Amino acid sequence: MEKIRIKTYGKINLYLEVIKKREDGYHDLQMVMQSIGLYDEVSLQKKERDEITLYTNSPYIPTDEGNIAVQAAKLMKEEFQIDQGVEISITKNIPVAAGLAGGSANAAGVLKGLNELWELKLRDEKLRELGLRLGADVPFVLMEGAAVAEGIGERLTPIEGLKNTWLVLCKPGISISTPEVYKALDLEALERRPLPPGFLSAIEKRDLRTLSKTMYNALESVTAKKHGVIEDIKKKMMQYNAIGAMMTGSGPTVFGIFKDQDRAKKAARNLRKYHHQTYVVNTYNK
Ligand SMILES: C[C@@](CO)(OP(=O)(O)O)[C@H](O)COP(=O)(O)OP(=O)(O)OC[C@H]1O[C@@H](n2ccc(N)nc2=O)[C@H](O)[C@@H]1O
Ligand SMILES: Nc1ncnc2c1ncn2[C@@H]1O[C@H](COP(=O)(O)OP(=O)(O)O)[C@@H](O)[C@H]1O
Repeated sequence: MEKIRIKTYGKINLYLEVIKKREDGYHDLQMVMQSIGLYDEVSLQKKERDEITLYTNSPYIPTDEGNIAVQAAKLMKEEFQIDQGVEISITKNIPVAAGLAGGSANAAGVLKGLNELWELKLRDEKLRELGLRLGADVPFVLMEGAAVAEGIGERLTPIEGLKNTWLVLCKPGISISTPEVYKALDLEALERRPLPPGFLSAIEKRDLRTLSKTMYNALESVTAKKHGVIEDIKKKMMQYNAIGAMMTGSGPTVFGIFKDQDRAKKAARNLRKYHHQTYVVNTYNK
């Protein structure tokens, strides 16, 4: 095979609790992650010259080694002593630095794609281990679907996902740095919110009301406190008939959960007047 095309799906966090800060500076977490139907397209093509090149339609991501997709290809080349080159091309649809794991998903796509292109026959477990070296969210986006994630995000327990649910994603035009958010987190001041007992069954049963009432993201205590626009978007989502709304990951994207596609579309039309990066998407399950 000479060329491979892969869809790389973003995620939202339906629940995110920070358990503790570790010696290495990372944080132990407990999260419930859900893939969403918003994806980038990654294509990989064998190259005569032994080099990694990257093209993208997005002006917002690097094309050199700063790009996590290039880092993923470099890791595969080094780990398995491959002396071939690859051309990576990324059509970006997932907003950048949004809390939707777009970069991590691209890296996951490169790991999966090169496993095929170079016929390495690596097992999922090995790919996840390589993925973790690139970023804490990479193991989940490699897996796709829905999972409880623990450790720094690498200990994954697949769960029954949230089926066929319409979401509105709204990203305000502010930039958030994930490391800065974790650094600014005041663990002492954080109210502890253990995973509610009925949370996973609410997801499984698609009980959107219970889910909306009990979802939680500890990182809102940093990002939403600093940027009033997050609460403002959450409020607007509710005014426009969302069942619930919350920030995903370190932000700044807010997702709203809607009863059906029509309501979601209507809310998105209204939100777009204020924030052009507004999308209607469905949950994605394998
Ligand atoms: C907050 C979350 C929630 O899913 O998502 P995003 O907002 O990035 O989408 C993740 O924890 C982000 O994961 P990811 O973006 O892959 O993190 P990495 O690149 O590995 O780490 C970036 C930085 O975040 C901090 N970090 C990350 C993960 C973690 N469990 N504890 C941390 O303290 C570290 O300071 C690290 O240097
Ligand atoms: N392929 C990529 N796609 C998106 N962002 C990338 C990529 N490679 C590197 N980055 C950088 O990684 C940072 C985080 O991007 P992203 O994964 O989109 O956000 P998040 O971690 O909030 O979900 C951005 O500052 C961006 O410049």
